[in-house]
Amino acid sequence: MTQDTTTGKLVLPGYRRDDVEAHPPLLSPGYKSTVSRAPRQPLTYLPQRLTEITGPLLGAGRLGELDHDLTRQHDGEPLGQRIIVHGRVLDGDGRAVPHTLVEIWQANAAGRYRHTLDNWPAPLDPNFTGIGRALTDAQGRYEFVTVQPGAYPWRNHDNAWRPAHIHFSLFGRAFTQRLVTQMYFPGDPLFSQDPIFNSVRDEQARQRMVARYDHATTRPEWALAYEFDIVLRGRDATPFEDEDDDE
Ligand SMILES: O=C(O)c1ccc(O)c(O)c1
Repeated sequence: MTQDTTTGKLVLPGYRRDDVEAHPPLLSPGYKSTVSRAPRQPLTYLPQRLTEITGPLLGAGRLGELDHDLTRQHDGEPLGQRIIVHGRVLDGDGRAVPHTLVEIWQANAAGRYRHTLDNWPAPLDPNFTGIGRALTDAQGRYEFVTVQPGAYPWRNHDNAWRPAHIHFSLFGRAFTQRLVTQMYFPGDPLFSQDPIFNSVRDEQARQRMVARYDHATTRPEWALAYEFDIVLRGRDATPFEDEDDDE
């Protein structure tokens, strides 16, 4: 870290995570929206002082009973393959991160988001919003019930399709410690042509974004289960993308 001689601010030399292979660079030319979105100036370092790391957190009382169950948020059930997605949130030393907020958002089974900018011709599902949230328990565990999201086209390049995925946002000890990632499903044939998945350059790090099919948790005659642990820091960190409001 160096000090900018004009402003006196501390700045990071270059992009925040270019030197960490596990995380995607903010500028990945094959992933077109990063070309206009990536910062052109060195980033300013924001020290985590009292103001940044204290303040209100979303405690258990603020979560609705069905926030974690995306199949029971409407009068009827959504169409699609019902799935359980569960795992643990861990810090860099493998310790559980308890009572932290995990949020997800995803397309419906047909691959469409309930979002004004998503108007590709796939049906919306009146029984599916695609948003969920949960707090980790004392052992850092979270669980969602949802439906398997569909793949969708996104015009990034010729015949571009996003592999099925679920977006995750996590908070650490404060709202300023937000981390965003995507969870993928094992064996997806669309990985090789997806510049978002491949913006994570390290093969092992890419695999840490792929959930594991979990037969032991799969509930007979009810739902398939996938396990997805999220590691916040360190050698086994789950790749994190830039925080923005993308879909
Ligand atoms: O940043 C984007 O442009 C973008 C587009 C489609 C997605 O599914 C996504 O996660 C991001």
